[in-house]
Amino acid sequence: MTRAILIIEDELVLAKNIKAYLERHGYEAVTVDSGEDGLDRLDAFLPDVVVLDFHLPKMNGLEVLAQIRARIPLIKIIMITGNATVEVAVQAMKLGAFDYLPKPIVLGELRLLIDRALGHERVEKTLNYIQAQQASKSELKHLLGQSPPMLALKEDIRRLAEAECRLVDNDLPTVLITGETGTGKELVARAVHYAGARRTQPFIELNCATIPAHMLEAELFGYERGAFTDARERKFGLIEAADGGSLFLDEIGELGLGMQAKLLKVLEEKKVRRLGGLREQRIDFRVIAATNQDLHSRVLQGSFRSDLFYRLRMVHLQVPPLRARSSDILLLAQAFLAVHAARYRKPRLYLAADAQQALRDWHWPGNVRELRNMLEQVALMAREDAVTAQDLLFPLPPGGQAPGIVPLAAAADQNMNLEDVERHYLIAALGKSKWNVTRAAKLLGLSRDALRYRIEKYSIRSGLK
Ligand SMILES: Nc1ncnc2c1ncn2[C@@H]1O[C@H](COP(=O)(O)OP(=O)(O)OP(=O)(O)O)[C@@H](O)[C@H]1O
Repeated sequence: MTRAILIIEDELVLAKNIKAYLERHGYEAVTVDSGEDGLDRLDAFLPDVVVLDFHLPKMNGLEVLAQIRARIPLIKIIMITGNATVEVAVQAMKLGAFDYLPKPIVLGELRLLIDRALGHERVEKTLNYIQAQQASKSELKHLLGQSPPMLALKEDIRRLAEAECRLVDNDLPTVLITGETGTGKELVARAVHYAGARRTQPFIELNCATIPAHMLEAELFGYERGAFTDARERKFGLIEAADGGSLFLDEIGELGLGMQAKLLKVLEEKKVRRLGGLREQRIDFRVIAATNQDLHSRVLQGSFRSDLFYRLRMVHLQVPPLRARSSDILLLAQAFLAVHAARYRKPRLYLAADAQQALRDWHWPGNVRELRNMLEQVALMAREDAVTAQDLLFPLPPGGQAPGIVPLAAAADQNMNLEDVERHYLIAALGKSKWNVTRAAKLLGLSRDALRYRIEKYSIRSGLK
């Protein structure tokens, strides 16, 4: 990401040297030799930092400083004070200069000051700390699961990371992660980033569903001061923030067609221009996107661009629903229980056999998130060390039916077949009746025998000793 520096200096050789030095170090620099010209260039060039000489023809440096600050209050200005007195330096600071540097200029020092003005030093230290914390929390090992589909998914992530590290250019493939809500797509996205070649670079996250459509563009691309009514100060966009790293676009299916076109363009050109800005910046970033929607159907319906879909889906990772990896349910439940038992200082909590069975029997429409939340609730409420089936509070659906019973329309949405629905209703009714067969049968409008027959048929054993 190139930062723009405006140099207002009437000693032409010095100005030229500063410009050449800064350009060598990756800045974009423009020189002017008077305060008036500097003020003229301000709006079009929109510098991040101004290097301003105190001794200028006509308008002196302090006047220029005051006028620049009046127009862009938060801009960082470094004064070159020459043989000016201490009073001048003090006045410059009072007028809001970021710092000052006496002549003769040591270019390395000037660069250090510019970096400091841009907040690089401080931000870098903070980022390194946050980055290290994030990286350790996002390792592949935190993606729990030993079921065949989870092992296959983890193997895919490992292979992708290896391939990225061997890549001869810097153009990492985009990754599309699909799966139902709560299956762990975000965790997978983090694992992809932190296992890969850019693990020391930023992982920037945007949930496309939580930002109103009209603000999404500003959030992604950033804006210059005055770009629209509320744009009082310049704001960097998230794409800029992801420079060198990954941009994770969660719920990408929520993007409208207009934003889809803009995203495709930026993915192809890898250049962004802030709203209201003139300068295009080359940004090196990779996109990881996630959705719980069927984007292919959306393409067929015409509500998702096919070119963007194929661009995003260079690597496709599918996270299976929890019911398709039932051998992971207990492993996850026990891990979540251990975490929350420690948090609530109830270290001896464990899952009794009937609770284990009930957890295995449930179809987990909310996937891992639902399981995690349930185990937290259990740890919070538990009075005994043994957590039994009765302690598991399956959710109350809208409409107030028996706990855990999904309305039929919702069951159809979840692609449950008739047997799944029947099994699901049986388990929910047994849960509500605290596994009392007579009451459960009554709830379901069945005879006890009919219920017993079905319990056998679906091998629902727990809680019915
Ligand atoms: N395999 C897993 N191992 C450990 N924790 C998991 C696993 N999968 C999901 N989780 C946890 O479950 C919760 C939900 O996961 P996550 O937010 O990644 O799901 P998601 O698919 O992105 O959901 P949504 O579609 O609603 O955004 C998180 O707390 C996450 O840490």
